Amino acid sequence: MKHESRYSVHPADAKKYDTQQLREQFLIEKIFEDEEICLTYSHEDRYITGGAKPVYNTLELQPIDPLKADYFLERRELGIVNVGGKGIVMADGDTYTLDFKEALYLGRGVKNVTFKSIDSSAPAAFYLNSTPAHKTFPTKKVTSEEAERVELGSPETSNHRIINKLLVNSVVDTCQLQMGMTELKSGSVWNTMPGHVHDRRMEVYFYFELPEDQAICHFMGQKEESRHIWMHNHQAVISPVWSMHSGAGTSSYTFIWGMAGENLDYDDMDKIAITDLR
Ligand SMILES: O=C(O)C(=O)C[C@H](O)C(=O)CO
Ligand SMILES: [Zn+2]
Repeated sequence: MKHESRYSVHPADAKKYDTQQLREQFLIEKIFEDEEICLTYSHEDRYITGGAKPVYNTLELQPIDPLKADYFLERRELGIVNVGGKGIVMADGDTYTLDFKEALYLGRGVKNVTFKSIDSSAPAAFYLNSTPAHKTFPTKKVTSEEAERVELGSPETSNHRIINKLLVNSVVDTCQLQMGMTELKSGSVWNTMPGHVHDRRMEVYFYFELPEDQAICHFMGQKEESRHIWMHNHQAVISPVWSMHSGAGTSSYTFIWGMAGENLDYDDMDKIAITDLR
């Protein structure tokens, strides 16, 4: 297992960052590596973002050193979304088969978690988000059909998209983790526009289904001090509570959002008028 840590950043510091500093603090360039579990521990709400990509081997989720725990989920909950070929997650002896875009919630206290692919020529790619948890909630698999779906935007404003709420409180009980997947309609390129912030929750975006020769310009920062980070397929970006989080792609794409913090109210957002952006 590989891991790295990121500290929290004050917006007054972030506004002075150059491109390289912005990328070092907020961008997670490598989520997936063959036969590895790669994790990034952010001190923004102690959110862990990462990926497990088993090809031939079975990978075991182990407690990384910053947790000082006997096992990974001793004080945490975990959300998993498979963005690769069909794969299997084993949780304390129970088997969960996850197809492309299917999600699994594992609650606090699950001791043994392993990941494997069913077909090494189309390996699974398990995207992982984890947050501290005060209570145990049952494990639950969530398919796209079980997600709460919301249609937003329009072709005229290039932001026509479907929000699939996967691990949210209307679908599964969690302590603080919320995850979902937003799919852009063909021809639309803007996500989360008009934008928003939520002072009560931080958020991480993970982009996928983006052609390898295309890119996303992800916008962050306070609304009067916006900055951009160019991103590629299978990369993630950390959004502190003070930061807008919105992107425009050079093609359509899909992304997974994950959040944690003070509440589980998806709609608790302070909306930003497009004309107020600077
Ligand atoms: O396209 C969108 O709009 C989103 O997907 C918004 C995210 O769900 C979000 O930022 C939730 O806070
Ligand atoms: Zn948000």
